[in-house]
Amino acid sequence: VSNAPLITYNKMWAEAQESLNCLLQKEIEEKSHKPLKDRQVVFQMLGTFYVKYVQIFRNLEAAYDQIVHPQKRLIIRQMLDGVMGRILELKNEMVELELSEYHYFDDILQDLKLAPENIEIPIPRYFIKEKIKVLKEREKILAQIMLDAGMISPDTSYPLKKVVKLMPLEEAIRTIQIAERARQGRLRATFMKQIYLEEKRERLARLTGEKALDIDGAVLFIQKLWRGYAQWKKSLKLREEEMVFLGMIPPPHFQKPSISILRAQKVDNIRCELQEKHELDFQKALVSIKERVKEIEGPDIKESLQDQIRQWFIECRHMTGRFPDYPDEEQGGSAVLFAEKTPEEVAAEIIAKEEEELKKKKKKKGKKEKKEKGKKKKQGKEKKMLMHNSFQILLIQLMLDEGWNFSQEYDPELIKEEKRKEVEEEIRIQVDELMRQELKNLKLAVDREIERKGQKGKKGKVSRHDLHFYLQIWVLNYVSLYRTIDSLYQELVEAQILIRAKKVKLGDYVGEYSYLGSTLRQKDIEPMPSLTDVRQLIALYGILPLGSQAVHEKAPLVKALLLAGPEGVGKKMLIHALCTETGANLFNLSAANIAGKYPGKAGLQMMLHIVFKVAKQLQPSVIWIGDAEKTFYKKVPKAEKELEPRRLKKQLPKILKTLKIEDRVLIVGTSKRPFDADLKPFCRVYKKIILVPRPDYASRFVLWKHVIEQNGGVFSKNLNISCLAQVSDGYTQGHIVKAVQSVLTERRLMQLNKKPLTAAEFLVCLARQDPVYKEEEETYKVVLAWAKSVGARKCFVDELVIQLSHIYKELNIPLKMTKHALKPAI
Ligand SMILES: Nc1ncnc2c1ncn2[C@@H]1O[C@H](COP(=O)(O)OP(=O)(O)OP(=O)(O)O)[C@@H](O)[C@H]1O
Repeated sequence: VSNAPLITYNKMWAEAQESLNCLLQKEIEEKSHKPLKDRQVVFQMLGTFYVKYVQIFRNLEAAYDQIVHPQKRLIIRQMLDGVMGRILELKNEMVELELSEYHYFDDILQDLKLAPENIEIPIPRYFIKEKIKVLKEREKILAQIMLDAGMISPDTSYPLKKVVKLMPLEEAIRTIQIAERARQGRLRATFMKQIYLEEKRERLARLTGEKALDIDGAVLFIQKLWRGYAQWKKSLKLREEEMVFLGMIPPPHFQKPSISILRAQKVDNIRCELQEKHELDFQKALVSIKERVKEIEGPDIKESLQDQIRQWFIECRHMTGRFPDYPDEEQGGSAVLFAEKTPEEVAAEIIAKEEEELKKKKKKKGKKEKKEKGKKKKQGKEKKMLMHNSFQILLIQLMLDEGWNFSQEYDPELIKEEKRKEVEEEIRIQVDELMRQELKNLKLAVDREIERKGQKGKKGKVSRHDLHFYLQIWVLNYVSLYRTIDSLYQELVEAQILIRAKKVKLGDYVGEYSYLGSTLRQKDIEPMPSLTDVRQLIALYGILPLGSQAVHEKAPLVKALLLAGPEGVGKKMLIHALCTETGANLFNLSAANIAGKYPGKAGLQMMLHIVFKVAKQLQPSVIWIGDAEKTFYKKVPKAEKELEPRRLKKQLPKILKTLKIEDRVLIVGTSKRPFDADLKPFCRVYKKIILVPRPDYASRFVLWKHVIEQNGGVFSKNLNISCLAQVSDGYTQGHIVKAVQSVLTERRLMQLNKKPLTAAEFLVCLARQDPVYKEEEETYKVVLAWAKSVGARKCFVDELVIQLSHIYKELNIPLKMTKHALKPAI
């Protein structure tokens, strides 16, 4: 078990490291060339980098999950976070270039000889694995609170469905009587039918004068029947064997889980345990080795530091005639004196100084310079995501070379190296205290200098507006100061604002890849995104930043997402998957859910304060706003006035401002009718719009299979999935799920052996539901255009107005959409 990761996963890691180095080199080279002007070429370049980074990401993720050496894991983790960040940065660049959230790499995949699965974004398993205990504990608390509040039943821990209504005794007796009489009636009918058939046969025999069968004839008859049956069985078997031989159907052993897979799973589990054990040992060693270093090397370090600082006092007095001022704590104490700077840092300092001087001279040219600096900063940031220092690279080489460490435990020498620095730092702080006093005494004794305290930095002016804002925050903090997070958590669960996320993985959102994307785009046709594309965007914008603090802090920040699409395409499912994959808390701030709760303006503010306080402290968290368009209604329909759907309208932008880069909180809106919203404020809050389309043929094909299997159905040649997929064009996943569930009842499942499923059965239920009509789908194309323009912050007003007016005219929706009204939205 321990040898396998040493060889396989070390190799995987080494390969990933090598590809990463090559890729970084290439990126740097590309950037040093002349800027490319052809958009297509730039996209190809970015796309290729993206695909390659995803490959590396997949390898690193597998290595990180399986390697048991704790220090190696630390390094791989850094690389993993860096690669994730770089992927997000590249995606962002592509979005800005193509003015679209969706990108199609089919041609690149073809060039690189890769399959679509190879660019599926993996979800790092450490997101959940590393905090499984906390999550389980939280789940238990949540279940207990829900149980105490009577929201779930004690035996199943599932939500209580409808309250069971007591039936009066008479009615119950009547129901039983009806059922029993019906049963007796059915029995009697069968009996009567048998008598009738018997009589009929006798009557016919009498009429035709049928003779009694002779024995030979009877034997022959039975033989004929039996031989026919036996041959039919044989032919069936032969036919199946032939189909297996031709590769048309999988051989029977394919249905069972393979022994190798089972063994691999077992090894995986053992490795997980080993990982935990090594990690524990490593953590213990971190403490014990530090103590030992402190004990053994501490006095020496202290003495040498003191000597060095004294030396500095004396040298300064020699040179300037007076003792120096001791660097204060904020500057870093005596560490400033001994800081070793790399040539880059020195160069950066010089550049910074020069820039400062330049700035003073040319204050007028402010605007242009700011832009460029922004770009430089951005580039700097990009590189930061992946930069390793030389120490790290050395470590990587050391670890990859090692063959002696069979059990893959921690390396004490590396820990010592690290801890020595920490101990030095701690001792330096103590020494600083001592030396500061010593310097003071020296000055008093020698220079008789009087220390003056300097005034610290100017205080900025606080406007009335800010004052009001801070006062509000203070009041709210004051109120919630007396409440623990646990009690706030309980309050939110009881108010049904904090809800339990369903256990669905992102992989359960089945869908196929679209193989024609880039071909269509080259012909200037905007393809409808496929379900795989949606899955990828959810992973990139939601799961990766929510799962990893480092990625959230460094990659382009997304605070709010909008999932827009027709009814039943899986918007809610994606939100639950987001929570399951990252272990996030789920808050439901949909208009219908918060109606009547925490009434009034103050109540609303209090609710939001509590929600975001809990969300931030127990991060990661997802804030779900269902029917998001309702918050931004231009005019609230009469029927919905009581729900106060616009309650959050003013608060949302303010909340977004308070979300800091370190808060792993994501606001996700879902909307069936995004076009009902007032565009301007709507797009300002939801800067990322993901269109969730209805499934195409390929996706419907896998979906039917998946849903039938999930509901206990069995496939046979009578069930033509291809036909089902073809006929269900226009229907969404929700429709398909409903149709399957209504057919596969308990009773029908019991009959499966005798009566195999047929496609026609599902069609009856499907036909009773309304599909997504073409006109409705067209409106979602407008949403794609919004997503484009919002994403790129560019003006497409004319194009948008034409499309909108055209569609609204067709749908006969009386909406006034003037150019003037649209302009500020984009
Ligand atoms: N890609 C998919 N794979 C498997 N099941 C899916 C998929 N998409 C949706 N479903 C299933 O379809 C059903 C409807 O999905 P869901 O309720 O999430 O849709 P929705 O878009 O939120 O609907 P609405 O707009 O009505 O709120 C759910 O049972 C969900 O599990």
